[in-house]
Amino acid sequence: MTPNKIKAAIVGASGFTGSEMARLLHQHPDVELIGITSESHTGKPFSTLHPQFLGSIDLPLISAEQVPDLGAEVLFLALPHRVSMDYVARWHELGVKIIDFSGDFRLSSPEVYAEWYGETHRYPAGFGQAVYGLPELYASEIQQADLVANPGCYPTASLLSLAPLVQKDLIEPDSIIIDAKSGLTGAGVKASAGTHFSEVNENFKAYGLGVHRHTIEIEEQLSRQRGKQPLQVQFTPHLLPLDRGILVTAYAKAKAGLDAARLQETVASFYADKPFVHVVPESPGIKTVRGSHFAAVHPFFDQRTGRVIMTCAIDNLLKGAASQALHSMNLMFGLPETRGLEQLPLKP
Ligand SMILES: NC(=O)C1=CN([C@@H]2O[C@H](COP(=O)(O)OP(=O)(O)OC[C@H]3O[C@@H](n4cnc5c(N)ncnc54)[C@H](OP(=O)(O)O)[C@@H]3O)[C@@H](O)[C@H]2O)C=CC1
Ligand SMILES: CC(=O)N[C@@H](CCC(=O)OP(=O)(O)O)C(=O)O
Repeated sequence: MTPNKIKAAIVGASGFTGSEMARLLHQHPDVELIGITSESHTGKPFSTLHPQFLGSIDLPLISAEQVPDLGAEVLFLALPHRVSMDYVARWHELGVKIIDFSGDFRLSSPEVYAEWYGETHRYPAGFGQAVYGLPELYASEIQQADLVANPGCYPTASLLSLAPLVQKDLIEPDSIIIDAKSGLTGAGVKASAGTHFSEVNENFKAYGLGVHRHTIEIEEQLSRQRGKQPLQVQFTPHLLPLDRGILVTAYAKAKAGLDAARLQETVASFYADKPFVHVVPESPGIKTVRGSHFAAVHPFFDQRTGRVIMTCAIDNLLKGAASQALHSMNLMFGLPETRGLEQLPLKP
């Protein structure tokens, strides 16, 4: 082991976000990647599973059971929801920091979790410990956290679009409609009938109408921006026949007095010191952010209808997952926010 480097391990690295996390940690100057797990491929070198890492990340995949023996200081859990909570329950007393990619600790309480995830939570104490890992809103809390709940990919793009407007009271909160589209990697590495390329390629459609679990995640976080006053949003996701990328188009009725100049000024000043959000002059495409660590946000005021239209594009595997997790890790270990994330274009 290399002295003075942060010892990191990834749990669930055969999947999409886990492998992106390995790439980012491998490039981070202050991190040593000391363990990578997979239950289905235990014993194989990581690079056998992901050949793009041949010669760079050849660590053998180990079982999650071996994680407590590694001596890691930070664990990235890239596991499905309902699975993550059991590992957090077992490992929270190891004195290790945990960044959980799943939805298991993003909501406010076990009761809300049971309502939206249809399952009784098996580690309810975690709700009191977890900090919601959106650094643009909660950097100082993340700095103090031992357990970070990394946001969902759709909520990341939705919240970055709407949080400044809700916080500054510029829109009617109950008028928010979020139309979101995601590439297929958002659905995880295992294809299903609904996420198979042939199905998605020919049958673009909405899903999860009125019941998608990200609805409550977005509602709770927007409600925090207005002093915990509740609000309801209409959130509808769609699956795109692309491998990666998310585009959110969010609509809301403007409050009296808002105009295009004030909208632009509010959003630009909100993100002025946030290195991973670019406020862009035109509606961003998914290609704008492919392979990048940042969210591209574009505010638009439709004077005719009196509505705000916010568009936001992110790479779901990076700003929607792995880059965001690394940003939080930097905060938790007192490093500069952009440490290890400078290789790709940052804000000019
Ligand atoms: N994909 C995305 O764009 C985003 C995903 N997320 C969230 O991040 C998490 C990971 O997502 P993603 O990478 O797409 O998922 P994948 O389905 O691609 O990968 C899941 C990983 O979990 C491992 N795993 C599954 N079950 C178990 C188990 N019981 N014990 C130990 N390991 C297990 C699998 O490894 P193996 O089978 O080899 O053991 C695999 O490596 C999820 O919670 C997801 O919701 C969040 C934001 C964006
Ligand atoms: C395209 C696609 O299927 N997306 C997933 C959500 C993406 C994600 O990973 O969300 P969590 O981290 O909250 O699980 C879905 O709609 O269920």
